[in-house]
Amino acid sequence: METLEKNSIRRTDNGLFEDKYMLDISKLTKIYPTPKGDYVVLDDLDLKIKHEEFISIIGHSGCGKSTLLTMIAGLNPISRGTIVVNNQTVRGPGPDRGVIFQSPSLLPWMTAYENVMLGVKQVFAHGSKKDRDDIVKYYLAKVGLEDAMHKKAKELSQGMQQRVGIARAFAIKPKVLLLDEPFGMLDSLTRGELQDVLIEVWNQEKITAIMITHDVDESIFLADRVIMMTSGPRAKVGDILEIDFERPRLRKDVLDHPDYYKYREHLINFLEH
Ligand SMILES: Nc1ncnc2c1ncn2[C@@H]1O[C@H](COP(=O)(O)OP(=O)(O)OP(=O)(O)O)[C@@H](O)[C@H]1O
Repeated sequence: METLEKNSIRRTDNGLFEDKYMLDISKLTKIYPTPKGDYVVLDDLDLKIKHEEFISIIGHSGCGKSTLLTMIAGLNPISRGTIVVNNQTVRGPGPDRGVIFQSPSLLPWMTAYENVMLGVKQVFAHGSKKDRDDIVKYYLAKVGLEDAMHKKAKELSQGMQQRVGIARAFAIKPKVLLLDEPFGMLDSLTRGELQDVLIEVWNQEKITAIMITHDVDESIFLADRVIMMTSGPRAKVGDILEIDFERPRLRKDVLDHPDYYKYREHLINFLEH
């Protein structure tokens, strides 16, 4: 064991050793062919993400944040480089990665329960009906939809629909949760409520989460590290800010913390230059 690089391993609950990194992105490049020629969005981007880390990604509009996230999700082909999730090279989508987009795209004629069950049935096809029912109800209750789970998705507010989206993503028990501006379309009050819901469920599940946001305060409140991407073309990781607040975090404590404005200034400075 001494021959292994310091910090590259960790001891798991069952005593085994495994790679410390849940996600290892190496020399990742994305080229979109366009009528005017190749457009290099990301160029040799390197990023390592630890088990159970919550990562926020910020950067100017169009720098390639969604491109990066969809490549991790396996929904967007990689031009060059590699993405390794939990020691497996990404070659397409899989149940080890759950995605929450800005709009949860639920099936409108189905209930909240049925929408979550769709994913659970696929992933736990061999489990018992009772187990699947328990999982769906557990996560819908966690996001505060215990009383609304049998309402049709089209009858739910945007905030409630996104709660279903969060329940659906956690219910398939992914290793990595990918969130692309999940609260971007919500009013600020609902946004705050859903940040609390997300962080509460995440605190219990402790899965690795990577979330794109345009909101500096959201990125600080939620993340262990904020990844700042340079502006494109040829975007890379420009800077990384460690957010050293204890967990679980309460919004009030975070806002009152003497380091809060230091972090905020760092991020705003990056975005302004
Ligand atoms: N399929 C595509 N073909 C060509 N260009 C694309 C394609 N998808 C995205 N782009 C371009 O790649 C760049 C990065 O897009 P992307 O959506 O990843 O950025 P983003 O940082 O997520 O933006 P935003 O913050 O506005 O959501 C943009 O210039 C975009 O126009």
